[in-house]
Formats: sequence, C-alpha cells, structure tokens
Amino acid sequence: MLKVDRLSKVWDTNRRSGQEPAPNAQALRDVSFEVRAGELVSIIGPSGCGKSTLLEIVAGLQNASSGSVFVDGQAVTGPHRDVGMVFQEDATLPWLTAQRNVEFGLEFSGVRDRRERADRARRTLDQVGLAGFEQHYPSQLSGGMRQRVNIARVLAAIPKVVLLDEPFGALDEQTRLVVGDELISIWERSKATILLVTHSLNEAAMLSDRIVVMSGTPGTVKAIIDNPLTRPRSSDQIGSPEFSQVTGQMWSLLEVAGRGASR
Ligand SMILES: Nc1ncnc2c1ncn2[C@@H]1O[C@H](COP(=O)(O)OP(=O)(O)OP(=O)(O)O)[C@@H](O)[C@H]1O
Repeated sequence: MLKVDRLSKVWDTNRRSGQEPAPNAQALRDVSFEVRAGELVSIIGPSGCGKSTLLEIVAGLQNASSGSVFVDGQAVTGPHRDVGMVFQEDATLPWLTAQRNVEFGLEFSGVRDRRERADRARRTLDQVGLAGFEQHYPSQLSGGMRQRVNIARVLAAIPKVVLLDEPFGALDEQTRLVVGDELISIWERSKATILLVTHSLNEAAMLSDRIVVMSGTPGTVKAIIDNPLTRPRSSDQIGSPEFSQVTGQMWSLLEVAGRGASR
C-alpha cells in the first residue's frame, strides 16, 4: 500500500549564499521500506535521525531530494487525500464540539453533503470510543480523548494510509498505555494502514506488525524487525519475557543506547 523507495533528503540550508549544502544537512539517506495494506508499522530511531522529515515527505508536505513515495501505486507529489496525518500536538479546534471538529475535517477534505459529514463523523467518533461525547467541546475532554478526536478526524476521511507522528508524546505514560490499547482496537476496527513514529519501544512492540529501526545522522534504515508477538495484544503484556525480548532487540539495534529513545 505504501512504498518508500530510496528516499534521501538534503536540507537546502545554504541556498541563499549559493554554496553547497553543509555536510550535516543531509537528513535521510536511501531510506526504503514498504507498509502492506492493513499493516501497522512503527519507526523508531534516535532523536534527529529524520523520522518527522520522513513522515512529512510521505504526507507530501516536504519534497524529497531523491527517491520516491508511492501510495497504492501512485507517486506522492504533494499533499494527498489518500494520506492522513495525525500530529503530536492537539489539533482540535476549541470552539467546535467533537462532532463538529470531525465534520470540519470532512468539509476540508471535500465531502460536500452535510448529512454525510454528520453521519461519518458520528460513526468515526463511535469507532474511536467517543460515542456519547459528540457534543463535548475539547476543553471538556481529557488529553487522550482529544487525541482520539484528532485520530477520528483523519480516519473519517478514509485515507489509504494514516501517518501518526508521536501522537501520544504529549500524554503521560499511564494515559499513553490506555490510548495505545485504544489505538489497537481502533486499528482492528478500521483496518487502516498505519505508519507510526514513536520514541517508546514499549509502544512500538505493543502496536506494530513490523518495526523500522533507523540510525542517524543522516537517517538510514538500520533494520526492519518482524514483531513475533501474537495478537490480541494489550499493555498487560509489557514486562512479559516475549515482550522484553522484542524491546531488547530494538534497544540493541539503536545506535546510541539511551539517546533519543526510551523504554
Ligand atoms: N525545515 C528544516 N530545515 C533544515 N533542517 C531541518 C528542518 N527540519 C528538520 N531539520 C533537520 O533535519 C534533521 C532531522 O529532523 P527530524 O525532526 O526529522 O528528526 P526526528 O528523528 O523526527 O527527531 P525527533 O525524534 O527529535 O523528533 C535534524 O538534523 C533537523 O535539525
């Protein structure tokens, strides 16, 4: 469904002076991997190795210096309806209810029929476990619930690929685990194809089918791990021997232990 093919990114930091880019301005080098339809793949790697840059290129928000991104066989050349992105920051609009926040997203992505927007918003809020909270304003919801509204807004548009950039980074560890469990059930119900950036090895182990381990700088793919943990999964498994084995494998692959990634 998603193919990232030999992607490189050099930031054009010296463009104004007309000089060659500084050597450390290369953010990504020859990054390749695929995400199959319905798969959940995580990206982990030290801080600054280019994970957000990679997601922005996949979303069509940044140009690659070389290489290509394909969604369902189509090259991504700019922002695309087939790719939805959930950011770390809460992007809910405080003056709109949860329902209207999702409807607004649908209006933005071109769904003209008002009733269809309302129906889809209601169904997706139900899917993310927010039935009964449709008329709540963001200030009346917890951080985890607000992030679910953000996820619903992206899912309602039915993109082919959902990108999540540290979506739980602003939440405390306890809430992260709860929302992580919720993401598993949202994903199981929506059958979405998901690419997730996370700093948490536990989150990567709990959620992913496969884990792309990056090293930097410039960011390259160091390894792709097939997650051997069977499903169904939940945060209750954290600490089990199988779980520790997977996180241990990730840990030893990360270039500089303790920098950028945390358990
Ligand atoms: N707009 C930009 N212009 C120039 N350099 C940039 C720009 N955005 C990011 N960079 C640089 O690109 C590199 C990769 O940054 P990026 O934010 O993608 O890393 P990351 O792996 O997501 O980091 P973190 O885990 O800390 O969020 C860094 O060296 C960063 O300074």
